[in-house]
Amino acid sequence: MNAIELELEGLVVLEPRVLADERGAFFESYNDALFTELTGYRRPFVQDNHSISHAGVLRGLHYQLEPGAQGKLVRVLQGSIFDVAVDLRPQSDTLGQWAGVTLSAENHKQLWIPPGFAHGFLALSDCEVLYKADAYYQPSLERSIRWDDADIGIAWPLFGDPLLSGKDAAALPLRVALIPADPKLVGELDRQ
Ligand SMILES: Cc1cn([C@H]2C[C@H](O)[C@@H](COP(=O)(O)OP(=O)(O)O[C@H]3O[C@H](C)C(=O)[C@H](O)[C@H]3O)O2)c(=O)[nH]c1=O
Repeated sequence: MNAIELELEGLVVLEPRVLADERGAFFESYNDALFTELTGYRRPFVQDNHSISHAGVLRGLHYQLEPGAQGKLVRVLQGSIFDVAVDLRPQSDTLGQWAGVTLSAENHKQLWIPPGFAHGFLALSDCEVLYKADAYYQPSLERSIRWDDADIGIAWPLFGDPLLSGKDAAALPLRVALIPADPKLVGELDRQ
């Protein structure tokens, strides 16, 4: 398995070793010891999620507040997505910055997103997305930020208006979402 660290500290793209033969192929989609070696992260995953989207659906940007912040290991079983993580860690030098990667059934790539990031993806085709979480879903702790927030400025590879849930259509701008955590963080955005 190959690991590529992205520009935001902690984000890692994992590329499993695919073993092809005349029958098809095989790869270890998750190996705990290897995951810990490649990401430096060690916390058991407690939930697997399976998300099915039509082409053009955009889910996010979502995160859970502490003590329910989730680390997520994302991969695609069918189709492809543009997967995005936004740094919301208060002490981070890259607060409010984003990184994105195309994950697909063809490229087998996975994205490790540590706790402290918001997560979202655009379905580039009809797709099925699997992701592990290291903390349980806790709706009372879940928060959303606008997918098109001007401070974040994600370059989504849109191909029409995205199909959003009502929750995502009504999501808050980052500046508003950060205030409860620490009003000073809003000023940090201007210093980025
Ligand atoms: C996330 C989640 C949802 N649900 C229920 C709640 C709703 O009845 C239904 C759909 O939930 P929601 O519209 O919040 O699903 P997404 O918009 O895909 O939300 C996810 O989108 C981004 C990409 C994420 O990384 C998060 O895992 C999560 O926020 O599944 C559960 O029962 N368990 C769960 O863990």
